[in-house]
Amino acid sequence: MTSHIPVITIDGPSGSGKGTISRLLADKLGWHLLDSGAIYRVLALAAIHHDFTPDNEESLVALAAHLDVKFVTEEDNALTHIILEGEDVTMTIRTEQVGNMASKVAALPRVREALLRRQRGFRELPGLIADGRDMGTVVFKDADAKIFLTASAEERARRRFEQLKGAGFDANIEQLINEIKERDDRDMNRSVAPLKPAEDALTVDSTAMPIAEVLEQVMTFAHSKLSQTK
Ligand SMILES: Nc1ncnc2c1ncn2[C@@H]1O[C@H](COP(=O)(O)OP(=O)(O)O)[C@@H](O)[C@H]1O
Ligand SMILES: Nc1ccn([C@H]2C[C@H](O)[C@@H](COP(=O)(O)OP(=O)(O)O)O2)c(=O)n1
Repeated sequence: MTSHIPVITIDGPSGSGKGTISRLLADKLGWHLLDSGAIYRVLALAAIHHDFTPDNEESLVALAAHLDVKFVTEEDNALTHIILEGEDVTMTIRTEQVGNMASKVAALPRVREALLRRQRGFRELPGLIADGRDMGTVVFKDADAKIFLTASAEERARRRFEQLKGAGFDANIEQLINEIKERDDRDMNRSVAPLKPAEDALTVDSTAMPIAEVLEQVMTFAHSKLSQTK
């Protein structure tokens, strides 16, 4: 008999708090974590290194299928290093340039298809927290609990601004608002796996909600869902 491997999905637009809540939840439950956006970002960075544009679909599909990426978590769980072809790209993939390219390559259906199995491979006991855009709608359609996090574009740009400054990157708030809206538009309107809440997702708007409260709501919902599937 194979045992059920539980999954909680956290989807939503850029800056809605998915990464933060996913990490806190994974720590609390002692579960694995999939940052699916990091895979799209690594692919985007590799594409930039190879001078591929989003029009080079064939090359991007081949790159996605053979992407040499490893996630290496430090012993104290403090940080997961992302290694592309032996190089530590943990910080390099976090720029808005890479995020925007990630959103463009992610709109290609065959690229998404090529990354499906790799993402599903993260589902291991005791459970998985999956962070992304289509975790609850496509990749883990059978997830035990699905969350959709959102917040206003202005608040999400403000958060990204603080985050980028804190990491030592240059940032401009007006430009960030425009980029966030452009990325939302592309992610929500693509033909395959568009960003949208799953029918059975709990939507949490965190525009004026502290992280602790978002976590509390998400935990309460997840616990009630998990107790139903036991
Ligand atoms: N509810 C919240 N209130 C205020 N700041 C938040 C909230 N949730 C997340 N943040 C902050 O916003 C930034 C972006 O959050 P992150 O989890 O990286 O978003 P995402 O993964 O959805 O892009 C981080 O600096 C994080 O600390
Ligand atoms: N499951 C996913 C995850 C990310 N993507 C694409 C679309 C996003 O704009 C980019 C970058 O995702 P990422 O989650 O790292 O971005 P943010 O941290 O939310 O700004 O990748 C996707 O299409 N599907």
